[in-house]
Amino acid sequence: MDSRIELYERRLNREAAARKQAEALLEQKSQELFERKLQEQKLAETALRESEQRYQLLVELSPDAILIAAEGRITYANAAAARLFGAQEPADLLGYTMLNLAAPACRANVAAAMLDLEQNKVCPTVEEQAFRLDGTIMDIAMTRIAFIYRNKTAVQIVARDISERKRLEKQLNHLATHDALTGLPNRNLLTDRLQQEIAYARHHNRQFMVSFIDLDRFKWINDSLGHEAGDTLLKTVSRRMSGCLRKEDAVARIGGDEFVLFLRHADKDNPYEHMHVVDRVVEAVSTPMTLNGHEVTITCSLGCSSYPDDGQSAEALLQCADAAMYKAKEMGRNKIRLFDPDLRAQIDRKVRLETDLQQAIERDELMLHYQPQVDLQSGRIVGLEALLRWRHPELGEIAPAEFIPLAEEMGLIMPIGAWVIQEACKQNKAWQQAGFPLIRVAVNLSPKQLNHPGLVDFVAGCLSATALDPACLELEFTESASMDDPNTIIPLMHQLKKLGVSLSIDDFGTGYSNMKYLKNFPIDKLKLDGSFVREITTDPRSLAIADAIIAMSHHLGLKVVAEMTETDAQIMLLIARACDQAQGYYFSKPVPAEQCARLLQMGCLPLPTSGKPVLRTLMPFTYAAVGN
Ligand SMILES: Nc1nc2c(ncn2[C@@H]2O[C@@H]3COP(=O)(O)O[C@H]4[C@@H](O)[C@H](n5cnc6c(=O)[nH]c(N)nc65)O[C@@H]4COP(=O)(O)O[C@H]3[C@H]2O)c(=O)[nH]1
Repeated sequence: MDSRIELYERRLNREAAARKQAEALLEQKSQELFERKLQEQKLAETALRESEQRYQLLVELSPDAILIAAEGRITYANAAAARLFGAQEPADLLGYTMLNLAAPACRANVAAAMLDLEQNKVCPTVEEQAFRLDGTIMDIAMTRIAFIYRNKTAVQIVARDISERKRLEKQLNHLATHDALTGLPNRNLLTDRLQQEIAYARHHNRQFMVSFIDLDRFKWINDSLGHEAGDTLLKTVSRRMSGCLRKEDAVARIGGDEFVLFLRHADKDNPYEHMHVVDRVVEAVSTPMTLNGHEVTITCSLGCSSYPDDGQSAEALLQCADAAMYKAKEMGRNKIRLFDPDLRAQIDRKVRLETDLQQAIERDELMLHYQPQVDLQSGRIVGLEALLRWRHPELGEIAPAEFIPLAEEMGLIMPIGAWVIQEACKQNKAWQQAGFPLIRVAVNLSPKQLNHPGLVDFVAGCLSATALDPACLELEFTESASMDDPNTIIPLMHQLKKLGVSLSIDDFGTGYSNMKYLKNFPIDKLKLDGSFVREITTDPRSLAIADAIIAMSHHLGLKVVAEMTETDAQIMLLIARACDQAQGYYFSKPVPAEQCARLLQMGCLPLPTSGKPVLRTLMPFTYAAVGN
């Protein structure tokens, strides 16, 4: 029994010892765990503190302004925010609302932006204007994010000064929309405004007028007084025009000497309201001004179109006003012309011709007519002028005076001009091969062709392809194109001359020739303009000019061809004044190649045989006649 008790006690003791041991172990383990947890917590706290310090430093040192607003008022601002708003220190900004700082024009936007916030979502950057504390305005870019701070919604704002970028943007925008010389709106801005105005006028059933203005003879003033004087003139004219406008009107410069007025119709009961403004502008422009010590008076030609009657788009209105302006010029400059239905028909025709001209060469619709040039001593045909014709399949024959300017505008004069040179060389060679004596065929060069770098090579190519003697080709330069840019034209003429071709100046007497250049042109002939020839027997002044041109040409060793001779009297007078050659309906109209061959077969055309030359006594004939 004792031994069983003993055994039991011993077992109890063993179990108690084991329990104690287990408890001690547990105690030790939980102590360790506790210490590890404590350690971890301390580490986490340190990490958090360090991270907060880092973020605080980042916020403090951020180059962007950072502000926190709670319940609408700024409760935190960093140093950059103080700099941005011109505060001494960040604390100076505390208590302001974002609306206090927003510029008046942006307040509504800023108010909306501060409401339109979603928790923890960064809102897209907006660009607004804000006040600095000194009251000046700046442009800022601003990003916002809403978050909960002490159980309330707060907004964090990051802002940056973008005033310089905005200034540059404005400057670039101004450059893109304004003319650098006069500061007036340019064509881009004008088109924009016209489009806006059309939308407004359509909606409110209003009218307005567009006036296209071109300064008369600006080019001549620019060339003779110099470009600086030309610039001063343009600036003066721009100022004067602007000064005549009402606040609802505008003026734009859309080209060298081209301006457009945009005139609102403010008074519905007064249909002539615009015209008073237009009259004021015309009068202001033509007030004399002093340029380089010279008193200069410039006039202008105006064409006007009205919305909605003449056009419903900016382009159509400008086109109509432009067409009316051209008519005003034709009427003799310094005139105002309103657009009318006749002009509409002309515009429609122009658009049609522009479209069809593109295919005229391919469709073989172009052809050359030839007009003889006759020696006034012998009556012999000494040359031919090739004149372009366009046989339109539906509209019939179109005059070169109508389609050549179109070809120039559209950049088609190069292929067309090339075709003319090629065709004239081919035809001339064909006549020679058919047994006709050598003859020179003259071809007109458009001013645009003269600027093309490939012209000399092209002419050389045509001569060699057709094996035509270069002496049988003459190239006619217009007087104005030759005088426009003599420094380019003189070397070009020399290059062409080197090929062996002959050169002449067309329409001489109309293009304000500068004698200094004329003597340096390596030319062979001057063509006396038809406007003098037409009046040579009736107007002593035209005869005086013709006499002077003939005399000067002979002194320079040049031949003179009188253009557009139509009557016996003209021919006789020209013979008496020692003019070398004549061309005109008197001898023959320009005719197709087959008909021209019959003239060439004749060799000579009859000269007048009787009657005294009129006006012979007005200016004694002094120069000996020269051969052809
Ligand atoms: N009233 C009257 N007119 C006469 C008389 N004799 C000739 N004419 C016309 O006067 C113009 C003379 O040509 P232009 O001065 O070179 O003036 C030409 C020239 O500047 C241009 N042109 C013609 N063909 C060409 C060409 O192939 N290329 C270029 N670039 N221009 C050309 O077109 C202008 C007009 O040519 P066209 O209509 O053929 O008109 C021609 C001719 O038909 C006359 O006695 N009385």
